[in-house]
Amino acid sequence: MDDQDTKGTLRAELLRVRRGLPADERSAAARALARHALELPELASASAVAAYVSVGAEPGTRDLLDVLHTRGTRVLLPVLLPDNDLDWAVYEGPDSLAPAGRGLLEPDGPRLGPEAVVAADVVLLPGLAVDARGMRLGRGGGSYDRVLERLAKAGARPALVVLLYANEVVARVPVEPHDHPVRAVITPAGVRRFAAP
Ligand SMILES: Nc1nc2c(c(=O)[nH]1)N(C=O)[C@@H](CNc1ccc(C(=O)N[C@@H](CCC(=O)O)C(=O)O)cc1)CN2
Ligand SMILES: Nc1ncnc2c1ncn2[C@@H]1O[C@H](COP(=O)(O)OP(=O)(O)OP(=O)(O)O)[C@@H](O)[C@H]1O
Repeated sequence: MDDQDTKGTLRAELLRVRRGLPADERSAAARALARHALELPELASASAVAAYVSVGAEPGTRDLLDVLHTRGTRVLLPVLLPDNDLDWAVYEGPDSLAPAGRGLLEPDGPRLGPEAVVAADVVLLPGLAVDARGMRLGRGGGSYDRVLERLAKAGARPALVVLLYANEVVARVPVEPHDHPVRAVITPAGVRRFAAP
């Protein structure tokens, strides 16, 4: 099997486990995740944070988005483009989210363009797993691979933080040349930092 096949198999298994999580465990996990995230010094000092709106069985980000927004942090949310690249718009609170394609919720404000993400001090990334080196397995659309490449090209070095369930921190994920490591993972069990690359 090549790395793309191995990634696919691992994604399917992790998504299956996520879907099996009962609603009460999901909401308890979201609260714990927000609590640990808010302990991160990088988030406390950030002026702008690129985040995303969790949907379905994803580790919940809604509590965290609302705390950041309420305390005046500029929160950027992704808008999925037809080619799977991401545009961005500012989070203006729960009433400013609208259902979009693929079960997503997206901000209804002005689109700032794909380059807007380079202004973020922290980028919170979705994913399905991260390994002991900080290598992340994403959904497979390559959206965040493009974001990370864009940040690197712009010379931007925001704190990259992935939000997961505790079982999704694994020994090794398959890696391809375009993959970039993250600085930390937050799970309901706490924060784990990785060595700088
Ligand atoms: N909450 C959230 N927002 C995000 C992402 C994400 O992973 N999570 N993305 C990360 O890149 C981007 C959107 N990329 C996506 C790529 C694939 C699918 C997807 O496969 N959706 C399923 C249906 C949803 C489900 O039930 O899981 C599908 O279309 O079959 C969704 C979003 C930007 N916004
Ligand atoms: N910079 C890029 N520009 C365009 N496509 C890219 C880029 N980087 C990776 N891709 C493509 O995106 C696809 C998905 O890559 P991969 O399986 O690594 O996704 P992922 O990192 O798990 O998902 P995501 O980035 O959406 O979180 C691959 O076909 C890959 O070739």
